[in-house]
Amino acid sequence: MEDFFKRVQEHHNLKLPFVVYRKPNKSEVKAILQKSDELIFTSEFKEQGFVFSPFDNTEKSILIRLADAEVMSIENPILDTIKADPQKQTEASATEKQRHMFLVKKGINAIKEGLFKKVVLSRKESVTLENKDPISIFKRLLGKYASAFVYCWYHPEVGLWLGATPETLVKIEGNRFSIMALAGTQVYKNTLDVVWQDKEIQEQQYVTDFVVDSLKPSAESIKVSDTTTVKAGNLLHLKTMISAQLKPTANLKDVIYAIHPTPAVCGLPKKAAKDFILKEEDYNRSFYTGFLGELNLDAITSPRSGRRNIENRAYAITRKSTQLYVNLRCMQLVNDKANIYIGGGITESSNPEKEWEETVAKSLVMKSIL
Ligand SMILES: C=C(O[C@H]1C=CC=C(C(=O)O)[C@@H]1O)C(=O)O
Repeated sequence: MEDFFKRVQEHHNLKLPFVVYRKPNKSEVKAILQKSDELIFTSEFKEQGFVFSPFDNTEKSILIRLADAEVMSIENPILDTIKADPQKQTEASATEKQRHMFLVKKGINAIKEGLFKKVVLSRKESVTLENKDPISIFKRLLGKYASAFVYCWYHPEVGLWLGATPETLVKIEGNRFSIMALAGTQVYKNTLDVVWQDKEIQEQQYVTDFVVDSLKPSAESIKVSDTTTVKAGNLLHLKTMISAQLKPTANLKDVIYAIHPTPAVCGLPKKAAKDFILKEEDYNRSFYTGFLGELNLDAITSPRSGRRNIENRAYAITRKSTQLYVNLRCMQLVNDKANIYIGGGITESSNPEKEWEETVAKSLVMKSIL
């Protein structure tokens, strides 16, 4: 069993690209190990592999191509679990707080001036690592966040990223797909039965409405679920699922670029909010709030058991399956530091102090396993 992680470790020591990941609530951990150190991009999203995309949708998406890689998997590996030690969790400095609150105030003012309705503003926090071994950090993420998409991604020319994200960007199987609209945050206090303020309800509704509108050119039979409260680590969010069928004329690229970056990570209208983020956030988000996941992999589904035609039952159906996640609750390891990325949705009724506290609460998702 340890061989699995040893292989990944060796691959990393050889400075070869890889991704190792586990999907939400699954027991299988998968690794895709690229055989060369080539930096490969995708723009059409037609290949099979694992894609890693930045926030800025004008920048290139990186691909680990299935054809150039070895795939391994293991079920229920033994994991390191650690108890969070709040003493060890460094606090962000007063200057960082001031800087973030200033940015949030600027965002609120821009909304009041009518530049946009919502903007997601973020920051980066550096933590010095005691143990900088990415595989053991990855194992701790696996142990702690069963309902997240947990990953460790590496390319020698790009860097090493780890995360445990609660948010799916899009899942497509054949021509059916679903999209998650996740936004609004409060700290989990032992119950899912909570009251949401108008600010959070509105900020999440913006995301749902945007997704539905953006999908209209490429989708039909669009269905919207009820909005529910979901737990993600120490936090609660509001979630709505949108499902639909791809029009015969549409393709995956159209769907991805219609929705990414969604107002859950960018804002509304998309262009104005994105321009504001690129201009006013004083750092580069790079892959934070981008997306990542399996691209066009073969998924084998058994035919429906109710079918009359016996012959049909004998054959499983192979469909192309894509499962992309939004890169949230993530960090980049650089030398002996972890750069943790956190942000929150700002609307007209945001309170800068509360928005700061929200980023502090979100930073604990990563800090508590370091
Ligand atoms: C931008 C982040 O979260 C997004 C996802 C869920 C809730 C969010 C919020 O309440 O602001 C954000 O839209 C982040 O965690 O860095």
